[in-house]
Amino acid sequence: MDDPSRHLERVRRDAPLVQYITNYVAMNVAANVLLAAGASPAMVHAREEAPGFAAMADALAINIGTIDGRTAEAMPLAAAAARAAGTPWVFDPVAVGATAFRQETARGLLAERPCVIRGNASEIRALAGLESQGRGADASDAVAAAEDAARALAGRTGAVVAVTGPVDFVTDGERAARVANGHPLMPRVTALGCALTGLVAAFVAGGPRFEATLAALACFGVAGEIAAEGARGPGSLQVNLLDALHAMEPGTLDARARIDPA
Ligand SMILES: Nc1ncnc2c1ncn2[C@@H]1O[C@H](COP(=O)(O)OP(=O)(O)O)[C@@H](O)[C@H]1O
Ligand SMILES: Cc1ncsc1CCOP(=O)(O)O
Ligand SMILES: [Mg+2]
Repeated sequence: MDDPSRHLERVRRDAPLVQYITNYVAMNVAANVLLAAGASPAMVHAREEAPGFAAMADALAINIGTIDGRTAEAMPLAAAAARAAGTPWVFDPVAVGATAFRQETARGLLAERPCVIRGNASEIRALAGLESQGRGADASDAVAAAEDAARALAGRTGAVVAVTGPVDFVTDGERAARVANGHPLMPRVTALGCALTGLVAAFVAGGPRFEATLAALACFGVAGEIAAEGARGPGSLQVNLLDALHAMEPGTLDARARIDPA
């Protein structure tokens, strides 16, 4: 694994344009996380323009957190346009196990070959067709219980699959690694997982997807740790996280990143 800072520095140098079709909860925090990391966010989701935008963006992320009839139509069109144009795209299957509508939408999106899938353990289990304890957007399964599902999903879809939680697990179907960064306050702030999905898109815009995904997870986790040092609770953690990402020194990231082969 190369140094994660190389990927962060590439994002800062290139300021990739990241189109993010995301949920209403995550729009603001995800855009701010992308800006703090040096990327350029664009929350463009209308059916009339999302596919055209995806063809010219540097990366696309799609998140089904608050899908409705219109966005469920726009998402596969944008994913197909990204695929045709060679724009890497990242999928966040929020609460995919909850309803048939989410499962059907996810099935259509997987057919458009995401380059990375990022979700929590319950979502990755559900997406792989396994029973999951998750009822909504939060995980109720352990990351370890989703590792086989992640490997199977990566093999079936060709995507890099990232399962996040206390220790993240990432696989491309052949290689696998764990990222042991982050802080227990992070899941107490809504939409940080969604924001991380956008960050993964920024990192894979110009880099090899397995390594870039690991670097994005480590960078976000280290920022979460630094943020927690001065936080009084979830509210100040969210504010501190943006500041920590913005101020992240390459040497600090490389020294604190805990990425190990699995
Ligand atoms: N208990 C935990 N300890 C440390 N980091 C965590 C913990 N739970 C989640 N994280 C981190 O929080 C971020 C969001 O992940 P997660 O909460 O799994 O996503 P989601 O919000 O989609 O469920 C990731 O960087 C992950 O590593
Ligand atoms: C609470 C909620 N409801 C629909 S989407 C959403 C946000 C989920 O964010 P995350 O997956 O990052 O916890
Ligand atoms: Mg999530």
